[in-house]
Amino acid sequence: MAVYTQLSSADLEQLIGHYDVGQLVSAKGIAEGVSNSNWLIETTGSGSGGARFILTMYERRIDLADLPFFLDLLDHLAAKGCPVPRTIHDRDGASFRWIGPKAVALIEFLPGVSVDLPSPAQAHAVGRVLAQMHLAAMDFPKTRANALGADASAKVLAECGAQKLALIDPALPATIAIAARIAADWPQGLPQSVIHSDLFPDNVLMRGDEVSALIDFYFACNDAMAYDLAVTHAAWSFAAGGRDFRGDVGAALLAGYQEVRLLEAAERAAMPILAQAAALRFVSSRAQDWLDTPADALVTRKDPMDFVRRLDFYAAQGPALFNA
Ligand SMILES: Nc1ncnc2c1ncn2[C@@H]1O[C@H](COP(=O)(O)OP(=O)(O)O)[C@@H](O)[C@H]1O
Ligand SMILES: N[C@@H](CCOP(=O)(O)O)C(=O)O
Repeated sequence: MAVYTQLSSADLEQLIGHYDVGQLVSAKGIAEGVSNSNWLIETTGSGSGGARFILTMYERRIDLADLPFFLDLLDHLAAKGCPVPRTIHDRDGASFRWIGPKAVALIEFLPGVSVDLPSPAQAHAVGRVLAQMHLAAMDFPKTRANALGADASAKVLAECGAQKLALIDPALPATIAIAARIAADWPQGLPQSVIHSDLFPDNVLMRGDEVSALIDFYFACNDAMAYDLAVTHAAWSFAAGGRDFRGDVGAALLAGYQEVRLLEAAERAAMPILAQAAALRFVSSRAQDWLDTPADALVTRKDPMDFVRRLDFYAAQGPALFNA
């Protein structure tokens, strides 16, 4: 389910008419994704270069006041040579428009496919691009606080409550105390930039071993760069629902990152706790979504236990795991 709103051809033609991209040729709903509605738009093309675009309608989870942060960030990173799609601006220079009460943005289409089971070479390439992105974002002038940091994960799990969490899985209530401890022990003073915060394989488009695009920056915020690396490590280095740790993939990711930006000693020392916090971030959002989503909804619920297994794995490791 990735098209929540139906747009008529008249709606689409009227919208595309505001951009210098030629005439609308076709619009196809995109099946992937869960948060927003997305269409692949083809036009006859013009001065903007290219005739394929992604049209995104922002449906849920996003505070629309944050849209200028997300969309300007794409333009900032693209201008600095990072593989991220540019925002197409309308003839008035606006990066997003409204269709009734809903905001929409036209975004550059970049080729590539998401990989299900990344190879070490692909993880290495992602590590390099993540570091490149962190460096390129350091002078991005807008800021956005992390609404899903360690404090928020602890709060979400506490609010779900042990009783309801146990309905999902008997192992989940124990994460309430772990999340509170990790929030209390959060390492201060780590170097910051704008971070992606959700760089799962489905948010990276690849051509072979090369990254062609990082997409879905709608959780981007200012936070510790090493935390973003920890999120990416947790998302890329496991298979089978978090049961199998793929050490070669994790090591390649860390090595690729550090070819571009070497971790400081404090960041390396913090990696075990950051990795546990990263796992808890997805335990908490998945548990909350699980409890909020009716069992018969047309959306596939993501299993929080996939990240409890990662949490347990990271808790049992020392810092050596992160010495690439
Ligand atoms: N700039 C882009 N270029 C090419 N394909 C894209 C682009 N942006 C999104 N897509 C496609 O749309 C899908 C859903 O986009 P995404 O932003 O991940 O949606 P959601 O926020 O709903 O998860 C992606 O999996 C990808 O196939
Ligand atoms: N990566 C998260 C889900 C985020 O959803 P998205 O639709 O914004 O990509 C997870 O796996 O829990």
